[in-house]
Amino acid sequence: MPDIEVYGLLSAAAIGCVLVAATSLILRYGQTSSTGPSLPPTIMLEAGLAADRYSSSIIFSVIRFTLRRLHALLSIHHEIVPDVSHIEKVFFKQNEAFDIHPMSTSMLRRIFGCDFRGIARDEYIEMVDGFMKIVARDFPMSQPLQPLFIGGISGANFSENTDLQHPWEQLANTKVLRLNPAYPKHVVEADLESLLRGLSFHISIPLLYGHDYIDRNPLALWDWDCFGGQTALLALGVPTWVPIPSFRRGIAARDRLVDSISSVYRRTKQYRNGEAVDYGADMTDVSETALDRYKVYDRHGLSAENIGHIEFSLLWAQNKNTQQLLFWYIFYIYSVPGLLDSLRQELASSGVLSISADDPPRITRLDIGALGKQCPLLTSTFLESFRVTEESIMFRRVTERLTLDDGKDQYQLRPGSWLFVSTALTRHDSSIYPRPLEFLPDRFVEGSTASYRTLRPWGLGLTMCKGRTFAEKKVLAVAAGMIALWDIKQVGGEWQHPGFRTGATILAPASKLRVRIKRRIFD
Ligand code: HEM
Repeated sequence: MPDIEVYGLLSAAAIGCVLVAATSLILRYGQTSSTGPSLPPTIMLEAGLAADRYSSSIIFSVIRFTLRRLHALLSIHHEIVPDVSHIEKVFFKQNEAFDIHPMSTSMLRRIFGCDFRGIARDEYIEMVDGFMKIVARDFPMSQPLQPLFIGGISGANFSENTDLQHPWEQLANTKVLRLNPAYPKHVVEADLESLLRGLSFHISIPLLYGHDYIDRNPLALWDWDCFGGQTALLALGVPTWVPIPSFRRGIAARDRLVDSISSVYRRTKQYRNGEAVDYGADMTDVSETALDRYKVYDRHGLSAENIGHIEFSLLWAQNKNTQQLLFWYIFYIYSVPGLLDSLRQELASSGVLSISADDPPRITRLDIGALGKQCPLLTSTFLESFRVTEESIMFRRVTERLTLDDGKDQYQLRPGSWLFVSTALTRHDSSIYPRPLEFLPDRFVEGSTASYRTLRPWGLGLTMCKGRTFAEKKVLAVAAGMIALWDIKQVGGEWQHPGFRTGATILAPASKLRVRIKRRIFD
């Protein structure tokens, strides 16, 4: 007899199917969107289940089968292509065969709450093209990354008084352990994932909006967390009024975040126009990237509220995957035997980083640009962390009759059908990655560099990730700083893999990982 957990899972799956089916019907027959067609949520669910490593389980196979039938019934045509490598060039060369906007407009509407009131489709497309260029062009290159990265990594307070801790130390439930009276604040215990998530948030948000945002919104990190747990339900189109308490709390957190981001826009405008700024806030360090994006919104006459929603979605794209990847990167660096020592040697011999002789020691110089070029093992470990944790699915709406050949099968696509490509399905293919289930830090090393080879974690074609340079630099830089300054061990001794939880581009850890962090002491 099936146990209670299986009943629970089945009923949750049944409720989920009914909800998404209802939403799908509404989306298919009831929507009059100004920004074009929306991605049916049931397609996303089917795509997620097909790409998921549990897809062979009976329950998920039944759900997948049911969804396939539902799609046939609703005449929603779609294809799932499991191997990116053969069709990659189609994405680059035949971009006109795909409409790239339904995915982003659907997510903006469902997850980030943008209602697009007053925005026509052509105007929306022109605006998106405008700000995507800015995200890709300016953000990685022209920001003062150095001081923030260095300050963030070196700047742990590790105070016993939690009121004096940084928000990211508080979020991680950081506790000082007085193990050595000579070095009272040198060892702490913390939840590794929360610590890195919070640190990452507190490094990149001021880069974009300046320090006033973080000072004025000290609870933003908690709202970020609270909202983050609800994105899967929102992506599936579950209406925001559904009375699930955690869901409602997530929506309220989203509203506060959107409101705080709209307010930064208002204050920045006041400052730029020479008007009195609300609360007398200092808006002098808002980034060029944000200012350029504001110009695009202004040109299209967007309301401060809609700007808040769109900016929030960009902030999410900027942070969510980076935070998750950073966690896995650090986990593997510290848990794979011998890797930390090899990386310390590589960093020392490359000369990309200098540390002061103070107590506590600080990073005084970090050549972020050189990390990717001069530290092949560091970069290869980064790519291997990507390989084992990345599960992106790319959705496209087909606009022309198209035949795709992935080397094994041919797919006939007609206009109006949906295509989704999963990069996750090849990463365990032993013909591409020998010993695929093992974490091999030097897998991507090629001579004195490291290369992505067939790995495509940033997507394909026109909608390829616009923040990839920034994300790579940021993750490498934070990791290099941690390697240089901290020793980390899992509480209880041996490192245990926390397991994977699916449902995002970068898999989340399935359980918390409590670690003991010790400042390195240099003689
Ligand atoms: C580890 C970190 C990251 C990962 C794994 C990641 C991955 C991706 C993927 C797979 C896509 C979709 C590509 C497609 O549909 O073809 C994407 C799109 C995007 N990403 Fe990232 N991303 C990361 C970090 C960032 C950062 C830091 C930013 C901003 C600074 C950013 C901004 C964007 C934007 C704006 C898009 C939409 C592009 C478009 O629609 O034209 N991402 N990202």
